[in-house]
Amino acid sequence: MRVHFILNPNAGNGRAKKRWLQFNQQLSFPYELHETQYVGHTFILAQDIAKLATKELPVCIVAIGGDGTVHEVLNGAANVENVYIGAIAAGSGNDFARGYTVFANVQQLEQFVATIETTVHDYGIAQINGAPKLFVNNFGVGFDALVANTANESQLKKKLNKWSIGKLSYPYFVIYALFTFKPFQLNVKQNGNQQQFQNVWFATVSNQPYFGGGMNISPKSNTSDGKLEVTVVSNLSKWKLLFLFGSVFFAKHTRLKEVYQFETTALELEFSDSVMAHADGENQLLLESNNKIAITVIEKAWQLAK
Ligand SMILES: Nc1ncnc2c1ncn2[C@@H]1O[C@H](COP(=O)(O)OP(=O)(O)OP(=O)(O)O)[C@@H](O)[C@H]1O
Repeated sequence: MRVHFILNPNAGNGRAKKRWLQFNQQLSFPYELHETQYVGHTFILAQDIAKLATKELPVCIVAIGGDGTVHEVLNGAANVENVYIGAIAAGSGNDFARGYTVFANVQQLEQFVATIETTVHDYGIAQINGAPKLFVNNFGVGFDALVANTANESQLKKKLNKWSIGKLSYPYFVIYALFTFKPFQLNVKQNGNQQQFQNVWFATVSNQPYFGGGMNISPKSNTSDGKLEVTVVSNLSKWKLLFLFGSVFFAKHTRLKEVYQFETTALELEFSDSVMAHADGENQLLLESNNKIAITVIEKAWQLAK
């Protein structure tokens, strides 16, 4: 097996590079290091590395970064045989590390190289404007995508990031979105049934429990059960939404009548208005009104190096 590390030096406000320096001083096996240069580079690197994998010489790609880095590695390499994917968590949110096993230290990595023990997991695919987007954590539309998008594009967050306190700007973006976001109408089709939701704040399709940097939005999600769990939050006031964001860290939001959850293997989402969407907290994009998104789960489709 060949081990390839993909390091996103930007992840975690530079934390990824520091973590890599701690790891690489102690590694005893041969490896290749690829450092990303720009947004989307991880995807291209992962695609190219995966092409090297053969039955005789499998490839392990270890993402060093946050959820965005893992998301790009998965999109580039998850479908390829003889590829194992692992991660060293070094982002700012790190939800992947909450839902999956990641390498916490050099010893765990050395042990994996010696034993090549893997576990198999599902991923979801969202067909967006005809293009497939894989997600390992979750796919979401609405309020949370708008907050993430506003934060990512903000100069304030970039300035605060220089002192590693970019996260402190989030309450500001949440309050801003609270007063600018317009709840929308959502149609959900699954198993031949159609349900209509009015005044939707957000809808999340989860493969694992956590989103938004540690919020336990979908406690029943399991990455190897061949199912996706859907959470629709609708018909609640701005203040109750804030309360929900407080309670979701402790998974108490599931008791609220405004939170509707179900599990499925495939579904279609249709919106009355244009909405922001994200996959694993990345690729924030504006979906036009009446856009339909088909989402399916692909069961036990990729191997996690652990
Ligand atoms: N060299 C680079 N320069 C700028 N951006 C990069 C570079 N390499 C990767 N990126 C982008 O950085 C973004 C953020 O990466 P990532 O999500 O891993 O870190 P994070 O945002 O700190 O962590 P988290 O998502 O867990 O909060 C990704 O969208 C990725 O495409």
